[in-house]
Amino acid sequence: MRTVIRRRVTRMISAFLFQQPLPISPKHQYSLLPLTTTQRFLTASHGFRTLSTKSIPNMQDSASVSYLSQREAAEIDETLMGPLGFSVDQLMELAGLSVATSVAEVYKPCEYSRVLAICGPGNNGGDGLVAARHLHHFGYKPSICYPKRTSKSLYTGLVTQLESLSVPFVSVEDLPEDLSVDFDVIIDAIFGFSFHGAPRPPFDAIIRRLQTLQKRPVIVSVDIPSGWHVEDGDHEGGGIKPDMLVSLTAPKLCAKSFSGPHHFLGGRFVPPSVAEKYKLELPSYPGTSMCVRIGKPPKVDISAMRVNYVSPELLEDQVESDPVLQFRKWFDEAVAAGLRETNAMALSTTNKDRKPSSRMVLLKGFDENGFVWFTNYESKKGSDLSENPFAALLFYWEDMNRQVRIEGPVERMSEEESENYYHSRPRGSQIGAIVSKQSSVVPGRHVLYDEYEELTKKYSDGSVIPKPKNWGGFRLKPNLFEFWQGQPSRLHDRYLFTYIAVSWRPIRSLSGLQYSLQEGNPAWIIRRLAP
Ligand SMILES: NC(=O)C1=CN([C@@H]2O[C@H](COP(=O)(O)OP(=O)(O)OC[C@H]3O[C@@H](n4cnc5c(N)ncnc54)[C@H](OP(=O)(O)O)[C@@H]3O)[C@@H](O)[C@H]2O)[C@H](O)CC1
Ligand SMILES: Cc1cc2nc3c(=O)[nH]c(=O)nc-3n(C[C@H](O)[C@H](O)[C@H](O)COP(=O)(O)O)c2cc1C
Ligand SMILES: Cc1ncc(COP(=O)(O)O)c(C=O)c1O
Ligand SMILES: [K+]
Repeated sequence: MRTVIRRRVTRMISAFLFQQPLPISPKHQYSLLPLTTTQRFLTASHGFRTLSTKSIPNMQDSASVSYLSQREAAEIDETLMGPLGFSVDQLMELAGLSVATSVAEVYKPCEYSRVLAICGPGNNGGDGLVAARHLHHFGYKPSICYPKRTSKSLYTGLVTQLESLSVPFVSVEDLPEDLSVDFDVIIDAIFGFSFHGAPRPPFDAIIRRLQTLQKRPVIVSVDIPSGWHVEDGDHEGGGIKPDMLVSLTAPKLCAKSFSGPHHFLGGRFVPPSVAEKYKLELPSYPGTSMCVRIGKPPKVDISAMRVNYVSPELLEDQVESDPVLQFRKWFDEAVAAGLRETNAMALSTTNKDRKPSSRMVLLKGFDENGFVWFTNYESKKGSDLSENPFAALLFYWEDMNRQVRIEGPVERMSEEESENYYHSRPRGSQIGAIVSKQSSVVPGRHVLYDEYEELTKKYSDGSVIPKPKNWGGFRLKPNLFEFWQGQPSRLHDRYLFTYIAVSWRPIRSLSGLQYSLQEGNPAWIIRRLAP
């Protein structure tokens, strides 16, 4: 009986590890039925547990977003601009900014700089004018096609603002026949939620041209894909097929049939009273963002994902002869550029069986004596380093197209150094280090949390929180550095620094004086590597 149970448990473990459906015998089916493959969690003492995807922030399930009818959209507009005290100028500014930030999230100006905003006669057209102004300030090159202008001061003001930025206005007649030659992005701000009937000239012809566009330029529709029925969508078929839809306030019913890759929501101004009255279920906007992605995440062709690195060359005479100085230079530049967690680095270790493993840690200092980080000595990395005290560090400063590799032997820091650093940390992190038996299996978050609460109470009087014996620093003493600066066509600049006991000895040959490497005092040797 015990062998049978053990075999079954082994099969469950391997099914979990390889994410395959569990082999279930009909007799035991009942005990596993409520669980799906992705919900299976094996924990130390509780067996299988479920994980709710609801707990993952910013994963917006399109089913949980509300859709508005045409009447509701117009009513909300009136409420906002009536009893709720907004002006149309304000809402249009926020709507246009949402459109511009949504565009900037997906279509980067280095690849999609040439934008044509086609603006209709109503507020949707106004959103397009505002979006174009913001895109100009974000580094894009917008042009405007605005054939039916209104004389209201709001619109004439928007036009003046664009003219003052030298944003060109193009008439319908002057638009190139093939829009893809001159533009990377088309902003469809022709009709919004007040559209009715069939498009009238000159917009009918423009919409027809948008229907026949090939892959480029991409079309970004503001609130409603122009020409679509506000509620029934592209009900006759053959309407425009935008790549991005930016719904404002809440998606309109037509958005249900939007099948493009990028659906965003903008218009971060809905007060609770409106949300309650219309029972609006809306995703929360992340941080300070003016837009949030809704619907399914886009499908991507991973094999086509690539960046062509463009950076200033790094020539031999620009590299410091001391790699620690070179590292300091790049580190300081990365900090000055405002990169997030410049000190985050991948640490790779191997165990006694020479099996490697990597994880991120935070660099907490460096000088000619080495590079330091802190951790739990009984963690996986801690045990790897006791079995093999050599490691590799890796920094990747993406925004600067820079990578640095550092390798060498590793030693533990002194108790005193570890004590000093431990007590400099926030008290919560000190308690966290006591609670976490790092890399061991925990039955659930509550176990960590309960102990954390208990210790927080215990030390609430501000008394010293003792450092666990097994927590402290490691120091890697580099014997190798490599500095990598990304360049176009994969022809990167790479400099390898190796610390070796050599000296250059002059030798005479037929071609004159040359030098050869001989054994001598250790020094840093620098060589350029092929990319
Ligand atoms: N609360 C919000 O979410 C906000 C959204 N904003 C944006 O405003 C639009 C709605 O704006 P609105 O001015 O009400 O309407 P439209 O932009 O859709 O355009 C109305 C004009 O279009 C003409 N029209 C209508 N149908 C046709 C047609 N078949 N052919 C040609 N022209 C047409 C219409 O003329 P009519 O004579 O027919 O009345 C109007 O001139 C919303 O979608 C958002 O994009 C606000 O910016 C901020 C608040
Ligand atoms: C950006 C970042 C920084 C981290 N910094 C540290 C750190 O300084 N020390 C640490 O012990 N773990 C740090 N971690 C967690 C580790 O990546 C890892 O999960 C943990 O140390 C356990 O690794 P191990 O089981 O391989 O020992 C960090 C994680 C991230 C993503
Ligand atoms: C488990 C763990 N330990 C230590 C650290 C480093 O934290 P600190 O900067 O407080 O030393 C981190 C940072 O992410 C961490 O995740
Ligand atoms: K539109």
